[in-house]
Amino acid sequence: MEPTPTLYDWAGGEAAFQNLFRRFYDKVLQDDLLGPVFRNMSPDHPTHVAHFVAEVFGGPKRYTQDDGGSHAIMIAHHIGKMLDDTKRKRWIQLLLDTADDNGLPADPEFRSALVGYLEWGTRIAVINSQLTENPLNDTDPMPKWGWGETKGPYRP
Ligand code: HEM
Repeated sequence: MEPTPTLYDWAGGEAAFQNLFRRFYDKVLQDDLLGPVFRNMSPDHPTHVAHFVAEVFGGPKRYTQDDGGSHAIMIAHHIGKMLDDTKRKRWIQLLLDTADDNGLPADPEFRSALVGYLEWGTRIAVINSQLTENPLNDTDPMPKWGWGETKGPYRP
């Protein structure tokens, strides 16, 4: 049997992640609800998020090695941003629309893994956005996401 590819490879590798997040943040900036939230983001923002998610999905370690990032640094960007569920849902909706626009694999397994990650990651972002201090240390590992289900409930 052929080895199971990583989500990163199945999605189409580096170009797929870059194109996804570039187009996604174009939509975000045009969006009535999310546009104001991302008004001051840096021009590198889409590249950094693409590197982060690609690394989580089993791709090269560009976020931690090329961008000088860590899970704690990514979390730090959300602290105090006071995000809410309405914004979170819009963020997911725009990302899934962009996945369709860009022709990302549409098989149920890939989309299930993608939606699972987005539900998880965006909920963590909203939780952390209510905090004033970062709960993570620089030594905390990056998350890893694969084809399977989560391994248990959220216990901070
Ligand atoms: C899986 C979910 C998410 C991931 C992987 C993610 C990832 C990231 C990363 C890597 C950064 C730092 C970008 C940089 O270095 O420039 C960032 C910043 C940020 N994220 Fe997220 N994020 C997620 C969900 C969300 C959601 C749901 C929202 C809002 C609805 C959000 C709002 C922001 C904001 C406001 C910033 C800071 C922008 C600025 O610098 O002005 N994030 N995110």
